[in-house]
Parts: sequence; C-alpha cells; structure tokens
Amino acid sequence: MTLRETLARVVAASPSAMAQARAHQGRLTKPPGSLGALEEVAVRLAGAAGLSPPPMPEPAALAIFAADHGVHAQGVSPWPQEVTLQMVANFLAGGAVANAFAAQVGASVTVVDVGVAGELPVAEGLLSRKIAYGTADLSQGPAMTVPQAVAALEAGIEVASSLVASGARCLITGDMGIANTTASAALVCAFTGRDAGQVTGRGTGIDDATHAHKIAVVRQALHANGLPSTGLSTPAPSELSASGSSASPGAGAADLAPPGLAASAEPQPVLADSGQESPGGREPLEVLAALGGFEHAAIAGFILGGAAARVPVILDGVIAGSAALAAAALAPAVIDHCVAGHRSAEPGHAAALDHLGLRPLVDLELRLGEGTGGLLAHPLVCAAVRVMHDVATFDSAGVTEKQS
Ligand SMILES: Cc1cc2ncn([C@H]3O[C@H](COP(=O)(O)O)[C@@H](O)[C@H]3O)c2cc1C
Ligand SMILES: O=C(O)c1cccnc1
Repeated sequence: MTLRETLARVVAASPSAMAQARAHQGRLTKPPGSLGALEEVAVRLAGAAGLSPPPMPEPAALAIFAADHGVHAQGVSPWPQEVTLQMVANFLAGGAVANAFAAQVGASVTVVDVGVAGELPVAEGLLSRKIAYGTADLSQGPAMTVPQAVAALEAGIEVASSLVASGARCLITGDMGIANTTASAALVCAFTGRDAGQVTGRGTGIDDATHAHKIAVVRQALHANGLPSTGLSTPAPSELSASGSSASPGAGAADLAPPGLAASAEPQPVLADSGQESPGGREPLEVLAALGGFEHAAIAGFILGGAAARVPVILDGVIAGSAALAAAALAPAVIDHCVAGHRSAEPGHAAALDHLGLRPLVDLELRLGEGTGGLLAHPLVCAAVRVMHDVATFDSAGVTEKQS
C-alpha cells in the first residue's frame, strides 16, 4: 500500500465504541476507576478498533528497523557504527535483550534492514529493504531525500500490513541504529518546538563534553536544514482545531554551531501533501527527510500501517516517539491507535509523549531501544483488555453496587 493510500485509511477513534467501553467498565465488579490508567487503555483500544470490548491485542509482533546514520561521523555516540550490523546478527541469533523480552511475552521478532551501512547475509527473520548504506549527515544538510523517506515509510507500511496479514493483533516498534538518538532529538526539536538543550540526551552513555557537543550538533542540524532552532512546532494532535502553532522566531543556530559546518540545504520537493504544516511552514515529509534516519521513517510507516489496519501499536522509546511525531504530523488520527509502552531516560522522549498527549505505561529509566520498553508494556495492555472480556458485571455476579 502506498503512503497516500495508508494516510487515507487512518481514521480517528470511534466515540461510540469508547462510550460503550466506559459504560461497560462501570458495570464490572470493581469500584469505578479502580484500575486507574489501565481503564483508559481499554477505552483507547475500543475506540481504535471501533468495537467494545476491543479484540485481545495478541499475538504481538515486534519489528526492529535497523539503519545507520551519517551524523555518527560527528562523534555523537561512543559506539562504533559497525555495532548496528553486529546487533542485527545478534537479534537474528536470538541473543539481544529484545529477544529475551519478546520470548517472555510470546511476541514474534522481525528484523528489517532499511539502511545498515554494510552487507547482511540472507537470513530467516531478516527482511532486506535497504534504502541506502546509511543516511547522509543531518548536521550538513538533509539526511535523506524525500523519495528515500517515502520509500522507508512504505517499507514500514508493508511490514505492518504483512504482520497483520499473518495474524498479529498488536504491533510493537523496535529500532537499532548507532547515533539514532541524535536524529531523534533533532526530530523532537523540529516537531515540538523545544530547544535542543532540553531534549538531547546521553543516548548510550556519553560524558558532559560529548553531551554539549551533541546538543550543538542537533542545533546545527536544524540550521543546516533551514529549520528554526526553537520556537516553531507542529500543532499537537490534540490541538489541531486551534489554528497555527505558538510561533516565535528561533535564536540563530549559526551562533552555536561548531565551525566549518555547512550552510542551508535546498528545499526538497514534496511528494505526498498531508495538508499538515510543519516547522517554519515546511511539510512533515521534508522535515522527516531532513532530520530522520531510515528507521525513523520506517517506524513512522509501521505505525501508520498498524493504524490503517486498526491494529494497536505499542510505541517503544525516543526513536519511536520521534517517529510518531512525524506520523502524527502526516495523519493526526494515527495517535488514537498508539499506546506509549514506556518513558525512557532520554529527555526528548518525555517531550514527544507530552506533545502527542500519550501517557507511558512503564517508567523504569530504560535507555536501550530495540523495542524493549514496548515489549514490557504488552502484558499490561493485554490485562487492560482482558478485564473487559472476563470480569463479571454487578448484575451477572449478583454483587450489590455502591450506594448513591
Ligand atoms: C550494544 C548496543 C545494543 C543496543 N540496542 C539498542 N541500542 C540503542 O542505542 C543506539 C542509540 O544510542 P546512541 O545514539 O547513543 O548511539 C541505537 O542503536 C539504539 O537502538 C543499542 C546500543 C548498543 C551499543
Ligand atoms: O529512549 C530510547 O529508546 C533509547 C535511549 C538510548 C539509546 N537507545 C534508545
């Protein structure tokens, strides 16, 4: 399915299914509201499915999208780039944390090469959808061309559709790409209007000096791509009726940029007009292409593909959160189909979730990615829905309801 067709199929949550789910929750043998945030998860999934109770979100399928990043050359990660390729082999051998957590919750694992900077052997469980051998350096100009971003989005859509066709009833996002927390921070800045200093974290673990440099690289990426460094953002999905964003001119990024980094890039042609405006009046696709990685674009497509099929998507960490910002800028209703699995230690993740109006289910200071936080949340999502199917009502169980 093309991006354009997929965007047209993403529909908002059904208010009547949500109302039915709320009413049903109120009849179950428990004090109203006693399951806290889990009750909202069940209502959310009912709205997304257009059905109350919603279908059980199992079996679950994890897709790990792997790609490399030109910005690695700027020294923003302490890990060598070849770890991306090596970790793909580890996923395929079943040796990563994501494999252990997937086994724990009975999720299948599919690994998708959308842009690893090296050759991977043909292997079971590996889909080769390589767009290029890594992105260009986003701190120098666009990381991807718009056609490359569309190809990666459509790879993610295709993976979501085929997992659903093989029986998956819950999709979980995963990523692997050394230096991808830098691209994630840049996307969060562009889509939320936050400053790089607020949203750029330490990724896999960097010292203070490298962290300061990483923040400068993110600022430079916005500048090199003609995007304001702060102060402009897409409207939050929940605020779309309010016209425009709280725009104010950003500070000059050039002042903060390391010497020798290149000037603004040429604007890219836009292939799919979503009708949504992005920072500085730029289209979301252009912004995604300028700052994202191939895995960010593919994850955005995966989320859109799940939503189009009305199968819920559990989002993992900051990479998924920043990809979801792009997906929501393309089709705001996509967020109705997402559950935030967790909140990671990366500050940009909290910023993305705030902007999207999503409440994370798990908060364990994880900072791994791969889908680990999404996998940990899956049993909670299942439990929330199982309550709707299995728990007796006051009437059926003969339990007296509360007075007044
Ligand atoms: C061994 C290893 C396994 C990983 N699994 C996920 N990541 C995570 O860390 C990377 C992003 O962090 P940064 O931006 O600091 O490079 C991504 O590959 C992400 O998936 C890993 C990183 C490493 C080193
Ligand atoms: O937030 C995440 O998911 C994350 C944090 C650090 C490294 N990789 C992923």
